[in-house]
Amino acid sequence: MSVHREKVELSSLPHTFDGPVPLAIIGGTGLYDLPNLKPIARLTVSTPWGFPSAPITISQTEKGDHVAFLARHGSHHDLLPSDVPSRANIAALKKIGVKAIIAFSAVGSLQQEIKPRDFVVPTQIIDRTKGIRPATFFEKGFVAHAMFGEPFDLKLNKIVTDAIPLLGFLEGFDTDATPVLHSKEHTNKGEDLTVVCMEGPQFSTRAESRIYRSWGGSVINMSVLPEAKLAREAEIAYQMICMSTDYDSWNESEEPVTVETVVGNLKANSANATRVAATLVDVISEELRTGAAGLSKDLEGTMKYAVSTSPHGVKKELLEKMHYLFPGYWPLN
Ligand SMILES: CSC[C@H]1O[C@H](OP(=O)(O)O)[C@H](O)[C@@H]1O
Ligand SMILES: Nc1ncnc2[nH]cnc12
Repeated sequence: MSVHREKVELSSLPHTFDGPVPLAIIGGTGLYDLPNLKPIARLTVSTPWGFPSAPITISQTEKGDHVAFLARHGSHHDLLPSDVPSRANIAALKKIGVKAIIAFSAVGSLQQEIKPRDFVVPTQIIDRTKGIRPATFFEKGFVAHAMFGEPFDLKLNKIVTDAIPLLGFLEGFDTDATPVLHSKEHTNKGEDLTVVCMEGPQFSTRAESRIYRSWGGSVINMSVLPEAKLAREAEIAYQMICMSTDYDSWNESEEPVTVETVVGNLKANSANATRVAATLVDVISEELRTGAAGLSKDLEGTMKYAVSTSPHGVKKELLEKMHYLFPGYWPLN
């Protein structure tokens, strides 16, 4: 793990960076930077889908790997979940060469055994957004359909769930003081862990929260969609890491969720979140450098064959827009 103690003035960093940046961390509520890493550039990336939530910080690890960091709700958390420019975020990360994304999220727990401050690595998603978020890079005139039966990347999921327990503080035993790591493989007997994504910004009613439990929901947030869908379209391996901050509103023995509870638990556990992020940066950077696990290789080229529209019938401007993400996939007319 790289330890970077000097405070660097981000605005003084170079605005360009030429090397490859294969890994990105998207920070959610409570995670607005990677304090253990040395920032070396801060990029403002313009995409055909607008500007990302914030400038992208490029940092360098002790081993010389590069990692991008993007604050989902903006550096000062000024974007509502429905207003996060997910297409610009994912497109910008793709443009700088990102092959794998680890996305952090503060979530409500829908299950008694997932207590506040526990970590959850989900394997499934239920979409309860309201169709108001642009959720695809494709559009009228250029139709494509990505696979989404496994919404997270299975190789990345395994790397993450194998690496976090090595930290030694998420040990899988349950006391009030010890956060637990919940994963399909290690603690959930091979059963999926499901994140429900709601529109918000208001939290759920008790009746809604109970319905999500009856559907098998494990945790709930307002952020995993369309981020995960767009990462899949962009052929980037994506895994979310959830940090439980509250019991949502189903649990009548607890106070219904408030932002105060969420932020309180996040602050209390920010050291753990930072350690998890730092460890994953080291482990995943190594995987990407050596190619040992073939991360993102399964996704490469998948969208080339997912298109229904004949490229010959597509308008030049539209093809050029698509070439931002997929250079060379389809001939420019
Ligand atoms: C501040 S509580 C609700 C807020 O927290 C989560 O954000 P993120 O996933 O970015 O950590 C949730 O999705 C909501 O946007
Ligand atoms: N209970 C909850 N519902 C939706 N998003 C959340 N983020 C944190 N807690 C949440």
